Amino acid sequence: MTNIDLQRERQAALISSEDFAEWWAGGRDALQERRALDKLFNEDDDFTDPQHTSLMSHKELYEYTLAKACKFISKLRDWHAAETQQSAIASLYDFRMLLAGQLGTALFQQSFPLRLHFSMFLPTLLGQGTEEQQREWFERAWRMDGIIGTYAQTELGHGTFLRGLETRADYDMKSEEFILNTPSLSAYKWWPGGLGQTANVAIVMAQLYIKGKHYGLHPFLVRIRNAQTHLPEPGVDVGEIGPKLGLNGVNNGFLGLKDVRIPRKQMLMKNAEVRPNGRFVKGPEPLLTYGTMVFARVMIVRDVSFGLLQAATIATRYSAVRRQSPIAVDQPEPQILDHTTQQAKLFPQIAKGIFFRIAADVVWLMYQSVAKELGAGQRRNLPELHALSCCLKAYCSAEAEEAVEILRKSCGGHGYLRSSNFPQIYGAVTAACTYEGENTVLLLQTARFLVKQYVDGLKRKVLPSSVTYLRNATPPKWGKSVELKTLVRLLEYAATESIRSAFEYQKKQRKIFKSEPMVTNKAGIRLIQSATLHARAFLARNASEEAEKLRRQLKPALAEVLVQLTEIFILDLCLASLGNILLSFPLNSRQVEQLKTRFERLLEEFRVNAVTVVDGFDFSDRVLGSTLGCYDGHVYERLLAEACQSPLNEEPVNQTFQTHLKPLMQGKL
Ligand SMILES: CCCCCCCCCCCCCCCCCC(=O)SCCNC(=O)CCNC(=O)[C@H](O)C(C)(C)COP(=O)(O)OP(=O)(O)OC[C@H]1O[C@@H](n2cnc3c(N)ncnc32)[C@H](O)[C@@H]1OP(=O)(O)O
Ligand SMILES: Cc1cc2nc3c(=O)[nH]c(=O)nc-3n(C[C@H](O)[C@H](O)[C@H](O)COP(=O)(O)OP(=O)(O)OC[C@H]3O[C@@H](n4cnc5c(N)ncnc54)[C@H](O)[C@@H]3O)c2cc1C
Repeated sequence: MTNIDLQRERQAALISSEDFAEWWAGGRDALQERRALDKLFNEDDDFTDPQHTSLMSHKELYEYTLAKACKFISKLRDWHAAETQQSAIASLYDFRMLLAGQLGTALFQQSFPLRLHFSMFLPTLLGQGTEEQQREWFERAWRMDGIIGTYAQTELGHGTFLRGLETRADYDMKSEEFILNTPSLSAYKWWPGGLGQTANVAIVMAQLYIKGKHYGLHPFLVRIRNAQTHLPEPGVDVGEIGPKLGLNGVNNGFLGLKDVRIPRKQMLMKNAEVRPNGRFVKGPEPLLTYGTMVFARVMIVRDVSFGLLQAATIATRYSAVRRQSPIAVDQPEPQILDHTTQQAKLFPQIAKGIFFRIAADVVWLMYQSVAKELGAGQRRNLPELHALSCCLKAYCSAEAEEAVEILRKSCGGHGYLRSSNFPQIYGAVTAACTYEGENTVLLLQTARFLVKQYVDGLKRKVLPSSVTYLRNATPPKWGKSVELKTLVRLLEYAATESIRSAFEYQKKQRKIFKSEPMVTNKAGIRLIQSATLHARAFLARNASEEAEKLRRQLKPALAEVLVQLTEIFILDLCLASLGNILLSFPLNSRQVEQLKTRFERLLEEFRVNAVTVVDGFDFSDRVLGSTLGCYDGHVYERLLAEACQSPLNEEPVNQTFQTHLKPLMQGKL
């Protein structure tokens, strides 16, 4: 039987979790499809971990995860074949792949080594390979027919500064081959997922040289392990980099190359070509070499919202089950969910998870549209996509990381146990702050775009839609009640002012420093603040536009709850940006008080639906993988059962009693 407090929460709610789930999944059909897929795996014992993965050694974890991943891919393949007759290429961008990716994230608490094959290797083949190369490699790679791939870009010495990468590919005209080398220790590839023991082909990003002349960074397909024996190929030094803070199911690896020869046609040549005679032909858009990173950044926004909502579900259910510390002296101990401060910890995180995912959907559509335009030779919208994907990846991953920590701490001591699953979720989410572009560095990329747009705005040029606000920046009008559109304008105005001030500061610095990079370095702190505010303004506008649609489309009770969440989300953004808002707009203390009171009232109003909303995210118990967050709320029973599984509890007296404790107590040590 379900815990009585959770039962009461579900009965008291003003909306149905099923309605919420349907909206969240994108409609009844999508929900059913997702549930059918979940069921396929949830009812298969092959996917039940025999023990908590944190109890396995590093080697055991890899071997166990790989075995499970192979079963996962094989089963997924059967399901996919039954669902669709699409070509492999169409399948990669199909929504079913998103579902499958999400399921993969959920089923493997520490991720899995084949993930890079799908998330980076295949997209790079598509984005960087010619049609002929795609024919030769993509279909086979999709089926994993002799090919398990990874994406090897980062080196020991360089990850961010791509122009500084040292791995080189020298073209040998006589044999029509490239010769790949990592000429120093710092040139060793370091970090690629699955590189350690799993992948047998790597897309290696290397500096191209023809007759000693440098032609920039390009992708090369390098076989690193023999397809039959899996032994490293001659000249290849490959291994795993060791245990990490999280994601230990992925054997991130190192790679050294010594005179490794590959045929000319294994340079991916969609965006630049080397002819047999050594002639280098530049593609129309050299920046497309960085295209896989744009794709991956867009996907990360979705990934981190998933982790954040898992954590929010665990913490909210636990807060309904856990009772502690009377609020009124003559009353029994309340559910901790009734403490106002607990609500302030939980509800903004639920709202963030929702609106990050909704923003991810918007950039995903934008990505698809820009990809189509690029195919037709138009690059007009690429800078906007690059800027938006950079700041959203950076902002959402950083916020999600902080949110998971807040949620963990909101569960007190029990949140610190691995069986709560918070440590694994945190390990995965915090990694996203670093991989695919370190967050600060990405915010600087966005800021560079924003300053340019600000200058274009001054010249009355038409600006891309995500930055139109820079051109018409006027202070918002403050009404009697706090309206969403006023709050959005407040954030946009603060972002504009921050960009203006960074621009002015850069102008001053130009009088002192001659080089532009020096100027950027000096203005760095201001620039990343501007990009952060832009991310907040974008997210707020996007959320408020969504709220407008929801009012029209959904049942009134559900729409009302979602509008409450929108307000919580945007007010939280405003309160987090208060310092910057006050620099741009003279809010008085009464107005600030208005914001705070509204925020507190919304937390109170949302309280009754909190459990139902997290139920509506529709995570199965297996996906949550948490003693604290199960649907039935039997927290204490699960905590004890999990503790009993600890190997230390296998015998009543541990042998160290005889060998160490006893001698110590007897003074014989
Ligand atoms: C349970 C919860 C779950 C949660 C989630 C967890 C899920 C499980 C996860 C497990 C799987 C893990 C998968 C991980 C995969 C990670 C893979 C990697 O990290 S792979 C490694 C990833 N590594 C990185 O990401 C490295 C980061 N570094 C970089 O990207 C670049 O080097 C740079 C951008 C920083 C600078 O580059 P530089 O060459 O110095 O360029 P300049 O600055 O001089 O700008 C020149 C012009 O170029 C423009 N532009 C630039 N980029 C792009 C672009 N992409 N496009 C278009 N344009 C671009 C720029 O705007 C400028 O334009 P303009 O103003 O002149 O008009
Ligand atoms: C879990 C995980 C998985 C990964 N998977 C892969 C993979 O599959 N393939 C792959 O190729 N790589 C992978 N990576 C590597 C990852 O992409 C890099 O670690 C990342 O791009 C950051 O680069 P870096 O490590 O060189 O950091 P650094 O650039 O050395 O960052 C260190 C500090 O320097 C600062 N800094 C650096 N440059 C600047 C600048 N221009 N301005 C201001 N500050 C700066 C940063 O902000 C940061 O504070 C992975 C990393 C992790 C953690």
